[in-house]
Amino acid sequence: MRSKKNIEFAALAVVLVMALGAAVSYWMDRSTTVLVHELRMELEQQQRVDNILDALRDAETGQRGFIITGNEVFLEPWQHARQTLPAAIREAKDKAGSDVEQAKLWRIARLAELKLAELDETIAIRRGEGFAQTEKLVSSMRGKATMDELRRLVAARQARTDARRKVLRTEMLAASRRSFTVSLAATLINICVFGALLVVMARMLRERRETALQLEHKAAQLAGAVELGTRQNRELRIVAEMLRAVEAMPSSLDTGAVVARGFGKLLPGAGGTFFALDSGDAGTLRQLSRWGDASAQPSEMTLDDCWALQHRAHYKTSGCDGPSCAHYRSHGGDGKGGMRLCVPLVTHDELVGLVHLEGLAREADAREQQEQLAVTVAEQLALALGNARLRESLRRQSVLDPLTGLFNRRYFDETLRRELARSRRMASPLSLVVLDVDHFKCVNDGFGHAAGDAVLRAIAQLVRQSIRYCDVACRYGGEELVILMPDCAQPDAARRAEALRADIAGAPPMNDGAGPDAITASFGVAEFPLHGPDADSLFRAADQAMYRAKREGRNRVVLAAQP
Ligand SMILES: Nc1nc2c(ncn2[C@@H]2O[C@H](COP(=O)(O)OP(=O)(O)OP(=O)(O)O)[C@@H](O)[C@H]2O)c(=O)[nH]1
Repeated sequence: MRSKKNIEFAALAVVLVMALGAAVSYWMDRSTTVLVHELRMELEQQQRVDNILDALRDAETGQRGFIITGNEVFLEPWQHARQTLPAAIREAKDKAGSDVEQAKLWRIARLAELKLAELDETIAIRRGEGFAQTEKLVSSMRGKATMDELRRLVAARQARTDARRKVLRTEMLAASRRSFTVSLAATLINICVFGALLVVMARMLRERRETALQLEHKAAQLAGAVELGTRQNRELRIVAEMLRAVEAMPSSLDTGAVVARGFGKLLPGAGGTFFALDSGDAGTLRQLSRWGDASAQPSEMTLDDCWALQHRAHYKTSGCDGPSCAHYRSHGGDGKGGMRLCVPLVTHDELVGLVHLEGLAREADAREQQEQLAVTVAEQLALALGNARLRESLRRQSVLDPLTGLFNRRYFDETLRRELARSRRMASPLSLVVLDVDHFKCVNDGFGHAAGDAVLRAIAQLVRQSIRYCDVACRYGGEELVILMPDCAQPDAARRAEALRADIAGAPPMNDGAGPDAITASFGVAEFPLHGPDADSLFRAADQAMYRAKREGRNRVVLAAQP
């Protein structure tokens, strides 16, 4: 704003200086023109006077020639003078400027007229009276006196004119010098004002350039912020989706694909491997997924295989610069994948897994961003995995019997109803085996409750080993166990119950020998819908068969009777 005012002021100053310069030049030129005009007039007037004198001289010379010779030819200059002089004298009088000049010219004109009259007279006498009379008149010196006076006046006038010319020339020179000085001053002032104008304009341009640069910088910052915001929103969305999917998984061990997809989207150029802590073994991590161009990794690893797992802190290494973790080194990691990063998944001081990333950006800033993102996401993922594991644990606790690890009675009741409905729908058989440990009271009484518990755990282990994947074994209560066998008819169920009975009876002394030498169990087997159309009747049939086995001597398998 200030610069704009300065420019306007400078432009106004330039216009004023130029107008002033033009006015001064015009005035000086005008005064010089007047001087030149005056000089020219002076010279012309002098020329007129000289011409009058010359004409009179010529006429006088012709008169002398005529007087001496009497030849009329000599009178030609006189005749010419008679014709031209009156007009020339008139003109000279008319052109006289000042009163003094006019008076002097009047005097010259008068003398010229007197001289002309004297010439006329002498010529007339010569013609009429001859040479002698004329000589008398000439000898009177009247004509000479007039001519001398005339010459003196013309010479004086010439001297005045010369002096005046000198003065005029001096004035013209002074005017020319003044004009030059004024022009020079105007030019210098214009140069200064133009210079100032240029400085102001240059400053203004610089300010505008700086403002434009600042605006550009701000625009770039804004664009960067928008881009950052967009990227962070996208990352947040991906992370939120991944965490939601992890939480929706029935087991933390099913989260491999979800984590691979999430990290693949978050770090597009990087490959990776995801390990989760084995739910059964706190010292082992299982590989659940691999994505991108990740190198082969072991399917299982221990805490000793990874620096990050041992120290519960992320560990970064590149190419061959630092010592690689054993899980990478031992599985063909060749160091070509650029920067690698092991991020342990830790929540509430509990290790739940590990994310191993490879092929991170080579450029330091981009890699730093990737690393921060990976660590932040790993914290969230660890929390989600921890929650999933907690949920699994709670779910397990709610359906599992803590002593034997078999399902509890509540789970059995739910499963029996579900399996009955499925059998009905599929028209497939469903067998139920009820198992009761024989003389268990004697074990407790004889060896103590701890021994009794150990016997129950050992029998549960034998049950787990003997059943199929789809069978469900539960502790129904006390020393009574039940096994639900989908798609299994009574004869098959009886055969498998018999095999289990034999395994229990033939098992070595339980509780490390601090228990009974041998243990047996009685079994009852019933089949749906053969021995009962619903859960209660089916269970009752199998239970009654088991009691019959007890009554018939224990350590045996008894089939439910046909209703
Ligand atoms: N150690 C231990 N004992 C249990 C547990 N649950 C029930 N018992 C005991 O198991 C015994 C069951 O005894 P009974 O019902 O008389 O049957 P039994 O001695 O096995 O005799 P039969 O069934 O007729 O062969 C009781 O003494 C209960 O206290 C348990 O979780 N641990």
